Amino acid sequence: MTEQNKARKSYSKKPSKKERLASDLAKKERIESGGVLIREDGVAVSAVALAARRAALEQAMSEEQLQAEHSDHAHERPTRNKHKQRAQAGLSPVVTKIEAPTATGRRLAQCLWAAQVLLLDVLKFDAAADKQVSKYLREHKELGARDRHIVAETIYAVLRQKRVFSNVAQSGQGALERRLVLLGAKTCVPDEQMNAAIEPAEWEWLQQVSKVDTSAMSPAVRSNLTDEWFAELTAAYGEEGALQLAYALNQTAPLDIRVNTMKSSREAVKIALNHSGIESVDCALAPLGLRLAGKPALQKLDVFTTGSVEVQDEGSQLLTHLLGAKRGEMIADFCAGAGGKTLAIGAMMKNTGRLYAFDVAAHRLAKLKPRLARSGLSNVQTVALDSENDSRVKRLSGKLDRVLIDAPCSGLGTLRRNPDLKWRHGIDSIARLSALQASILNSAARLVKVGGTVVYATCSVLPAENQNVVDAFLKANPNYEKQDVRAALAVQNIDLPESAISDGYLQLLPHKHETDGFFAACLKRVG
Ligand SMILES: C[S@@+](CC[C@H](N)C(=O)[O-])C[C@H]1O[C@@H](n2cnc3c(N)ncnc32)[C@H](O)[C@@H]1O
Repeated sequence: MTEQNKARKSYSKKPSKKERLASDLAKKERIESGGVLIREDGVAVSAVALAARRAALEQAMSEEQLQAEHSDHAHERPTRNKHKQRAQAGLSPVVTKIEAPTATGRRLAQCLWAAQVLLLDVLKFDAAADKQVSKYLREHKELGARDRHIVAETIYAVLRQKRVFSNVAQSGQGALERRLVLLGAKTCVPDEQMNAAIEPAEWEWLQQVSKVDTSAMSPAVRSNLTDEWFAELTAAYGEEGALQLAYALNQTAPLDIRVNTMKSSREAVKIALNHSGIESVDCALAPLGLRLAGKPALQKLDVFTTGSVEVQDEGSQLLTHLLGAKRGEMIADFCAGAGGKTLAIGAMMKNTGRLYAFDVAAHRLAKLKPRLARSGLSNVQTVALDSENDSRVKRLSGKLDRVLIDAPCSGLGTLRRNPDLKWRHGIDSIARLSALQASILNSAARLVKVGGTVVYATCSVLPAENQNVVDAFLKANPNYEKQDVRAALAVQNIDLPESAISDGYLQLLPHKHETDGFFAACLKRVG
């Protein structure tokens, strides 16, 4: 092995136990000093906000408990202390089982109970909800496929609509979490099945609250966001725009895939999917995208195992087209994470040239490895950076043709997939994130040669993480010029609607474009 190859290998190796401990310690110190925690999936969460949210939740729960203890039905509730004791011991909370009144309802009653146990853990907001749901379902093999779907959908429905649900759930009796679960389950379980699985009084309550006129609630409550997030969206989009955006962000996301042109074509994949009983339609804007009907499991299909497709939201696919990668170029995907966009860029380069996948998280880059193996790409070099100012970045200064910066951000544009984010972060994280984003943009932009292209992107819908960061960069760096994203995409025969362009920047929004919320700026180095 050459020296160069040895060095390359060590950049991308899995972190040792010692490295992981050191990184955990650094993270802890960063959190304790009020910093931003970058979550497992790349989304940044403020530790301060997390602590505040947990305190607010505990207060809300204890107020609820107090109310219940003073009500006539106090004896029906499990005590808060019991929850606390079990939580301290690392055990799942005790939740009273409510038996189904009919034999047919027994199975669903079990699911509702499971959802209530899980919800109590999820609402602590000390871990990502998707991870908690997966862990719970992994540990409860007794739940069948449909049961798992109901449990997961119920939890997600509560996370999406928690504010309206909590408002509605002020009436009724018993544990608040049980009422939240009933409201969540009602969104994914047919009425007659619900009726068979819950107590008559609960059914009656559900019927009553279904008639509650939510339009009488304040816009912030209807948005199902915290007051501070709703105010932030209102400042950017106006109250009506913020409500429409929030409403769309509170829906479930469709399942999009990108066809890997190294292995197949969109038509061939469509036919193969059809043979497996999966319907798909072409994505409206992304030329290699297919939108699937429902949420079929893909992992075992040939098109997936052979690397012909990757799961990728249509908006995310458009960001990689914006970069306009070509054969033989030198390109960096600066915040590559698990490589969703790296794979798309590598295929656009037809597996030629050199594509650097940079990230500060070695464990995320490690997840790119099996995806690379499936994709058939061999032009990608993963590099785990110490920071955006790593000397290995500096050494490549002025040498690259293009750089994509998929910056760490609040992730507000992905609430359809990660609804817990809106409760887990607070507005205080934004100032720290903007500073990090500016620092990454400054460092990464230096990589391109004169005439080279930089695409700065986020999955945030907030100007503070988007146009404000880029505008400030352009002001301080007159040797970079903004390129209109419409022109950049038109070169690839992608005709963006007017609504997706704001001051030359790309702004994808779920209520307008049926994608996750994404922002992107295309910059050219001119001097
Ligand atoms: C939005 S995620 C990237 C998602 C990825 N591009 C994809 O398509 O799957 C942001 C990434 O930025 C990384 N990151 C955070 N701080 C960074 C820094 N200072 N330099 C480089 N990467 C950083 C995070 O580890 C995270 O993987």
